[in-house]
Formats: sequence, C-alpha cells, structure tokens
Amino acid sequence: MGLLIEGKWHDQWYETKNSKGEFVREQAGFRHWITSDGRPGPTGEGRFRAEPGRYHLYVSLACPWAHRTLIFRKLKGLEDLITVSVVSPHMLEQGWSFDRETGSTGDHLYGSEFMHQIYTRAQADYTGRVTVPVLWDKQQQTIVSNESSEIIRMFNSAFNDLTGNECDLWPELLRDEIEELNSWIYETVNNGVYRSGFATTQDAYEHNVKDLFASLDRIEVILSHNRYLAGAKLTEADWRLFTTLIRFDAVYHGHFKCNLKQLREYPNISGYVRELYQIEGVAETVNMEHIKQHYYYSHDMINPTRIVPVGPEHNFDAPHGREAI
Ligand SMILES: N[C@@H](CCC(=O)N[C@@H](CS)C(=O)NCC(=O)O)C(=O)O
Repeated sequence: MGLLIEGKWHDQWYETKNSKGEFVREQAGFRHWITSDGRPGPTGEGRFRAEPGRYHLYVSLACPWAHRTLIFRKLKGLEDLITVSVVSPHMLEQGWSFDRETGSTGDHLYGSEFMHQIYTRAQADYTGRVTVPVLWDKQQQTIVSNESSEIIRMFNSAFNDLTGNECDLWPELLRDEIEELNSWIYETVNNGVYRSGFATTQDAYEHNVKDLFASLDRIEVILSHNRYLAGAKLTEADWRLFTTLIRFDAVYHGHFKCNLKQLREYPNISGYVRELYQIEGVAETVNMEHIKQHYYYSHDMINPTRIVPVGPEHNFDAPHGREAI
C-alpha cells in the first residue's frame, strides 16, 4: 500500500501521527463529469460526452466505494456501454495490481501491471493515493473521475438518452433529504468503519466505533418505519449505505473491530440489506471472496499473519419481510 509523489510510487501506510491517531481520507484528485452533451458538470472541465464504448471503469470487487459504481452500472443498464477491469483483491507493496493469479481480470485497456500506472498515464507527475474506482476516458486517455459519489450521479442521468433507462436514484424532490442522510452516514458509517479500523490510538478507535454504532441505532429506527432511508422510494442514499452494510459482519466487525454488535442483531437493517441484495442484478456485484481476501490479506499492519477467516456464514437470499413496512 502506498501513494504516488510526483509520479513516483512510494510504499507507505496511512499517516496518522499528525492527527492524533485518526485516519484522514484524502480528497479524490480527478473531478470531471460525463454529461449528456459534453458540457462541464459541477466541477472540472467539459469535453466528456456520454457515448457508448468510450468509458471504462477500474474497480475492486472488495472496495465499498467501487461497489457503488458497479451497482449503478447494473441498475442503469450501462453494462454494454461501459467496460470494466477488476483489480486483484490483494493490495500489497505496489498498491492495487492486475495480477490475474490472485483474482484480477487484468487491465483490459493497456495490460498494465499496477493501478498506479493508470494514474501516471493520465498525469505523469501525479501526487496522491491511488484509489479505485477510476472512471477512464478511452478517447482522451485520461481519468474522468476517481470519486465514487460523483461517478454514481453521472451514471444516474448522463446516459439516459442512450439507454432509455429513466430509473432515478437521485430524484429532485428528495435531494435535500438525501444530502442530509449522506452526510452523517458517510462520516460515521461509510468512512466510520475505516476510521475505526485504521485508528492508531485507543481514543480515536473508541470514539469512532461509538459514533458508528450510534448511527446504526439511528438507522435501525428509521428503517422500522420507512421501507428505505428517504421513505418509500429507493435512492442513492440506500446504495451508498448498502455497500458498507453488506461487508459489515464479514470484515468490519472482525478486522476493523467494529464489534459492539453484528448487523444480524439489527432486525430492520438486516432485512433491508437482504432486500437490496435480492434486487435483480445486485447479487452479481457482491463478491465475498474478494471482500475477505482484500481486507484480511492486504492490511498486514492490522492482520500480520494474513489469515483470512472462514466465517461468518450468511444467507442474503433468505426472505427479507420488508413488504410489511
Ligand atoms: N473518495 C473515493 C475513495 C476511494 C477509496 O478510498 N478506495 C480505496 C479502496 S476501498 C482505495 O483504493 N484505497 C487505496 C489507498 O488508500 O491507498 C471514492 O469514494 O471514490
């Protein structure tokens, strides 16, 4: 695991000395937007028009942020329009790799060995962490975006004229509510599991775990009277939460020590996770083997033996009972 400094790879773990043991997530560096007509989006430059076959997604099947983009690609009918390469779940000295022996599909575009080569292909002197997902423009040979929350919004609408898919996961009328949900769920749950697991002081760990479980308690109450987070309609807020929840008992509970409870102890949350998992196409985006291999094998600072646990058993196909809500 490491990062690029002026285009050179450096193998180093996250810096937490200057933040009292707190893990601080770096802002994504590429923030352009694909739009239906190629005009600029909210940030970055224009010139990224929605076109079939022009864009490529680099993902890890283990990564909750990349997982969001795969779910949107599926639900928005973009599989024939946007191609995908999957990295190996093992993120080692050179960061994410395209090692086919350990589960990567290989880099379908350039046959690269490592993901950092994709970043330096886009920008030779890039400085920053080499994260997935990456949305790549084959035409201009550059990165459109490496920010999942923005990639899913592009997928939600930019290609609608090409696909005819009008499913709207960010509906105008619910935007304020979705924004509000996203902000505390991102801080305390999506990023909260990382802030717990990557903390390097007892204090930082404890307060992040407590905040995480306070939010899970709050979500359990919301889901006792709402079918979905924002009410009766499934929205992006649900998918953003889902990719953390589906990993919870398998990796965050053990590896990241988020262990006040298992998710299965929350009846509404666990029914909700099963309901989302059972939506057509979603189960195919979930790969528990990559998920467990990635966390337990890659983070040798947390798990030096690299032993990957065999459990827990789960059955996301069991009846979810959410129709009653
Ligand atoms: N803001 C990014 C975060 C992506 C991210 O942190 N991905 C992790 C994988 S779960 C990663 O690639 N980490 C590598 C690193 O931090 O060096 C997003 O949501 O797209």
